[in-house]
Amino acid sequence: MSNSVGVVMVAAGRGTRMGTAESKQYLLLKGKPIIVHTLEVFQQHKLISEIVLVTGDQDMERCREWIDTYKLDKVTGVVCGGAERQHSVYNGLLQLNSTWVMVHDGVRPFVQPSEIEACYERARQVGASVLAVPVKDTIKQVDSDGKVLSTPDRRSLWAIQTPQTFRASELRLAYEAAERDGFLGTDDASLAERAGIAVSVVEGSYRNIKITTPEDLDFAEFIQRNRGEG
Ligand SMILES: Nc1ccn([C@@H]2O[C@H](COP(=O)(O)OP(=O)(O)OP(=O)(O)O)[C@@H](O)[C@H]2O)c(=O)n1
Ligand SMILES: C[C@](O)(CO)[C@H](O)COP(=O)(O)O
Repeated sequence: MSNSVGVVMVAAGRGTRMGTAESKQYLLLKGKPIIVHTLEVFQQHKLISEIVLVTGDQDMERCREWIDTYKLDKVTGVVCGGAERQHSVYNGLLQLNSTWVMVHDGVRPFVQPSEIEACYERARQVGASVLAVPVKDTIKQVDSDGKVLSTPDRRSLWAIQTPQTFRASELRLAYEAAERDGFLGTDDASLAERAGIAVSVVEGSYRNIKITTPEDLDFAEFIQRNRGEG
């Protein structure tokens, strides 16, 4: 059985928390759109044979131009996203031909090649994996009036990142079950978990940020400057 690895890269969000006129995935970092930085990490990785990029209807044209300009020849398809991240991932999954899929946020440009490899190796061993970091703060569960309900033991809490790696056929079924049941999750693993797929975390880095709010852009510029690439 082939062990080809493909990527569904989702970049069809509106970036409302960023609050910029331009969607955050197209803002420039060192003169290049953030989405291009993220695509390049996977383009250059020897494990990856295929990338499906999911983007907004109105952004497909410029994405195709960047794919040409930056010679991102592992991108085999550019497809239109949906209203929620979950819908965008599913549209990408339908276009993917690989045995394994890594779902990755287009706004996480700082994932390291070694993390991609570790995530894949763990998925091969246990069935599915997600990159994650232990939470650094104390987390409290709070009700809608601000009253603290509980303080879960931090040792069992992880902040979940991407990539998230699965057998593509299994993830497709998990997505279809979620759609049937009206379940909307904030990551791919939550859909896999409810379908009975065992998922393990792989410890990643606090630098693999999801560029979400304006202060993340400052940190992104800092990380970029300090990577030895100028
Ligand atoms: N309908 C959606 C929503 C999100 N995403 C993508 O999923 C990733 C993670 O989403 P998030 O950072 O939450 O992005 P946005 O939805 O754009 O942000 P916001 O919630 O602030 O609007 C991003 O690469 C985003 O483009 C997507 O492809 N389709
Ligand atoms: C999968 C994910 O990166 C988990 O952190 C996800 O994209 C989260 O998106 P959210 O909109 O911040 O929940």
